Amino acid sequence: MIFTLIFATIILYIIQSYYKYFTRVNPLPGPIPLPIIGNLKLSVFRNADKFYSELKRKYGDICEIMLSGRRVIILSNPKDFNKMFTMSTKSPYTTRFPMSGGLADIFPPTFGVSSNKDIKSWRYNRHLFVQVVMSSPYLQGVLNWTNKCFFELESYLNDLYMINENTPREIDLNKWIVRFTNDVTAVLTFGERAYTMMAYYEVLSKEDNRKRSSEIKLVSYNTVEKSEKFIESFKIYLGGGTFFIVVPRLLRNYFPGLKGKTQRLYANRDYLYNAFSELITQRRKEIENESIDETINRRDMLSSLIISNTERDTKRKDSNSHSENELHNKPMTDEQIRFNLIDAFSGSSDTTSNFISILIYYITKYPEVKKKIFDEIDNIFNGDITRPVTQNDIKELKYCPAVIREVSRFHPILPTLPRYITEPDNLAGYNWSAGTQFYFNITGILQHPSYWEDPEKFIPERFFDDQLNKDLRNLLFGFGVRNCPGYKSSMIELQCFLCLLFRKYDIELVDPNVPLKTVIGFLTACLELPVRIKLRK
Ligand code: HEM
Repeated sequence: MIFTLIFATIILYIIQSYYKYFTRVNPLPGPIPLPIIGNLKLSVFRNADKFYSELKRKYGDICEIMLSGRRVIILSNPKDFNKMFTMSTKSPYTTRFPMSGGLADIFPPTFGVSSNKDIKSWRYNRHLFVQVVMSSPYLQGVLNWTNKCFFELESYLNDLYMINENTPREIDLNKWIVRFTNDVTAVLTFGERAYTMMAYYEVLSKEDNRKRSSEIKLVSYNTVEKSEKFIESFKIYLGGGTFFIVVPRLLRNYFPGLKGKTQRLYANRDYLYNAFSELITQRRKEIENESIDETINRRDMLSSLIISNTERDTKRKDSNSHSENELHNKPMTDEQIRFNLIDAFSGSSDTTSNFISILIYYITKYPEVKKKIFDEIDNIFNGDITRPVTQNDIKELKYCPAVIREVSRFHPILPTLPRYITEPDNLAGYNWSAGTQFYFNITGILQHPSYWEDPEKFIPERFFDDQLNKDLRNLLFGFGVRNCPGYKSSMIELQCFLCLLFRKYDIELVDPNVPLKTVIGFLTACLELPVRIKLRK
């Protein structure tokens, strides 16, 4: 009886979905969705950039797919770009996702920055977030920690792979880069070190039965294990976001296997929230017990958010200003801080690590590009491979930032940018009701011949052109009011990393003819980066 009932419910669900599909307003071309999973299979098991380029090639500038029971309009025409990505908060395109259903349970829709759909609350959070990540102490912290963590990475690489030997060793550099960015991001966000590079070094040196070099100082096992557990839990939490978006509620809550995964994700979320609460409470106490001078030296995001808009905040505005700023003048609650920290860590760690791997892939794939990078860096450092990289060094770079921009054009880290309308609008010649979900296929712009000369060629110098549209120059970081607030700190980290790496090491791809292995998510994730690494002569 129960099986008949379940069977009948599924059949009814399928009939209702197809009825909705075939009677939809503004029907557009696109792959026919499968029952329950829609076009999930197509979009998840292919590489995102290829998937969206193929959609454009097959169905044109506007088409549709079905994800998690929700219709998604895919736009690839640069003509629609300006309307979607304005700097006005009054535009209907200021939200990314509806943030409803299971997704709202895992990423609350009115907290933090990136998933916040309440514009008033988003403005408050974004205002304080930007104030921190654009501040000089924070940006100096980015530089200091990129240097420090790189020197630590260097000691592991030298010890494990004996890079000073003549025969270069093959390594999967991606594994180290992921850990490097975890460690940098953790200390910048929480003001506490994570030791994921160290933990990995320990695993590899044990596997190798290697006697650890006496120069490498390890912290206690408990500290390393605690930080590993925290970062791992964070990754599971973020990975859960994609699961909650793409797997329909019916499957998530009732399908054997998926139901267990859903429950494990909730348990992990609760563990993580608890860890945050402890961290925030403890830091508040530390700050309360120190002098204002000591507080000023704190550069991390957690401390800065606790201090923002309190009497310890040296940038605090006059609280008598007009009503919009009254909200902006309020200190953050623990819960608000927690979601801003989640945004800072999730916004920085995976984007940066995947982008660095993609960047190294293209630099090493094109020897003439690598040679120009060597030349630019050698001109600045004059053979000094030990001193920390400074702000002045970064200001002198011209070719390195152009390479960063060209790689982001050539192999976008986010192939689509989602926007969701909260009020009816006319776009691409159709009237859309409130609640329509759009994905802007940015590969459509990045390879469009009316924007770029020879778009299929890798030419970093194209970014030397001062006349180039400002949006296109910063395309790595998205567009409009919801663009990336971390662009300045990321550009510092990326350029500093390039200097540190290429002033000292020469890197070659194990097989330059093998394409980079990546996988779809909302982000292009690099799976491995097999390289040979040796000291430069
Ligand atoms: C290479 C590194 C990075 C890349 C490629 C990157 C890229 C992006 C992109 C494409 C967006 C979406 C923009 C849009 O929808 O138009 C975004 C949003 C965001 N990023 Fe980044 N990002 C990076 C680093 C960072 C860092 C270091 C932080 C924080 C310190 C950060 C925090 C955020 C936040 C909070 C948002 C949401 C903004 C909002 O909704 O208002 N990102 N990022």
